[in-house]
Amino acid sequence: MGNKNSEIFDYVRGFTCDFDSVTGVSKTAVPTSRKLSQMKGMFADDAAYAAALEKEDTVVYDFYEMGAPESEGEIAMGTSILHPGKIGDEYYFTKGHYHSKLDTAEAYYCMSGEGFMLIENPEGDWRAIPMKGGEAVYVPKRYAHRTVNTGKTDLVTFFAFGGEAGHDYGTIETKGYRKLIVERDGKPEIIDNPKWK
Ligand SMILES: O=P(O)(O)OC[C@H]1O[C@H](O)[C@H](O)[C@@H](O)[C@@H]1O
Ligand SMILES: [Fe+2]
Repeated sequence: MGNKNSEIFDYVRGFTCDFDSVTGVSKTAVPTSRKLSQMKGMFADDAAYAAALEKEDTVVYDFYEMGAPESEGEIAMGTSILHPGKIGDEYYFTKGHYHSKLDTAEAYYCMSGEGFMLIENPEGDWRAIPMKGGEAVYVPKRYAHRTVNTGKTDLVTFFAFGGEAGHDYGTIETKGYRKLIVERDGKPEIIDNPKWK
């Protein structure tokens, strides 16, 4: 998908790619980093966000976008590595997205760490599915999905979804998620998002 990985990997005749089974890091594939500055307005506490960004534009997560052709019959796969941290009392998360083709599911295998897969559909149904190393998560079609790292180490997942799915970030960027996961008395708690539109 327009990055170097689409040239490295042979989607016509097959390939292998290394991913460390604990850290998710690949020696072959080229990672993409998402920094704090790329997540403006997504965290609930704008003041805490501004203060954190002023201190350092830290990397919130890295993932391997493997360059699969975006068409039916293909499979997009890779790992994502969500670092531990918080903005105010809200745990770090991935931006989250719907699939442009809404009727497409996604499979995740959690390799290490702990957290939640936060999902919601356009009708307002939502769930926070707990994730930890060794567990697979099924994200059903029609659900936006975001991982949230509530642990002290990286939350590492391997994912696979249909090549035709596509990413719709706009809906989450403008509306936000209905729920947030924050730390209360040292433990994760799911609360309503005060900014949800
Ligand atoms: O796309 P984001 O919400 O920023 O998350 C980053 C990446 O991690 C996930 O594991 C997904 O399967 C990828 O499709 C996604 O691009
Ligand atoms: Fe997805």
